[in-house]
Amino acid sequence: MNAREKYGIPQDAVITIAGTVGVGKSTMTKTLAHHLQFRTSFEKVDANPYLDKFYKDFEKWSFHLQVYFLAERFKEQKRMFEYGGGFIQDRSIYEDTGIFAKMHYEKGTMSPVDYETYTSLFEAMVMTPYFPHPNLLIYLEGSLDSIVDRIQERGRPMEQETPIAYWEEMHERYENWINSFNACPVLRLDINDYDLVKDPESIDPILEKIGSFIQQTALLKK
Ligand SMILES: Nc1ncnc2c1ncn2[C@@H]1O[C@H](COP(=O)(O)OP(=O)(O)O)[C@@H](O)[C@H]1O
Ligand SMILES: Nc1ncnc2c1ncn2[C@H]1C[C@H](O)[C@@H](COP(=O)(O)O)O1
Repeated sequence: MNAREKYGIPQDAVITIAGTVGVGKSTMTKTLAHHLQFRTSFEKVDANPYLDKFYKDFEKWSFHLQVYFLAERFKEQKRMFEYGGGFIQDRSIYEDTGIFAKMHYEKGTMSPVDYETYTSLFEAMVMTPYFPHPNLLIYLEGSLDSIVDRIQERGRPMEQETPIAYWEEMHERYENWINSFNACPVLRLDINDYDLVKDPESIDPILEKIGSFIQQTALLKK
C-alpha cells in the first residue's frame, strides 16, 4: 500500500503549496509528490525571461512579469485539469494576485491602469472551467529571520541582493492574506515542526494530517 492509499488521499486530488519566497514550497512539493506518486506543477524561475530584470527595476517590469506568471499558471491549470488531478502545485494562483500584483500596485511599482488590466485578465481566466478550487492549500509559515536565512542559503543572486524590507513586507502581507483566505480548505504547517532536508521521515505526520484533513472536509461537504 502506498502513502496515498494508506492515508486515504484521493488519486485525483490537487494540493497546492503556498507561502512566501524561500519558505520551502518547492522542497515540500517534490517530497509530497514522491510519497503520493502525484505529478508536480512548478513555477518557472530559471527560464523566466523577466524575473532578473524585475528584481533590478520593479517599476519597469512588474506588469510584464505578472502577465508572464499568469500565462504560465493558466497553462498549468489547464494541464492539471486535463490530467484529471493528482497534482502537487508549487504556489497557488491566488498568491500572484492576492500578494504580488497587489503589493506592487499598492507600493506604486505597478500603475493603476496596468493593475486593472492584470485584474481583468485574471478574472476572465478564473471564469474558465480550468480553475476548480484545489482540494487543499498547505500554507507554510515561519519567522522572517529563518526565511531570510533560507533565501540567502539557496543563493539566487537576484533575491540575495533584494533589501530585507521587501521580504519583511511580503511576510506581513502573507500573514494577513492567509488569515482571510477562504477559497478552499487550509492546512497550516510551521516550518520549525519538520525538516525535510535533515529528517526525511518528518513527512510522515504531515501525510497523515493531509489525509485526515481531506477526509474531514469531504465529510463536511456531504
Ligand atoms: N524543511 C526544510 N528544512 C530545512 N531547509 C529547508 C526545508 N525546506 C526547504 N529548505 C531549504 O530552504 C531553501 C528554500 O527552499 P525552497 O523549497 O526552494 O523554497 P520556496 O520554493 O518556497 O521558495 C532551500 O535552500 C531549501 O533547501
Ligand atoms: N506573481 C509573482 N510576482 C512577482 N514575483 C513572483 C511571482 N511569483 C513568483 N515570484 C518570484 C519570487 C521568487 O523570486 C521566484 C520564485 O518564487 P519561490 O517562492 O521561490 O518559488 O519568483
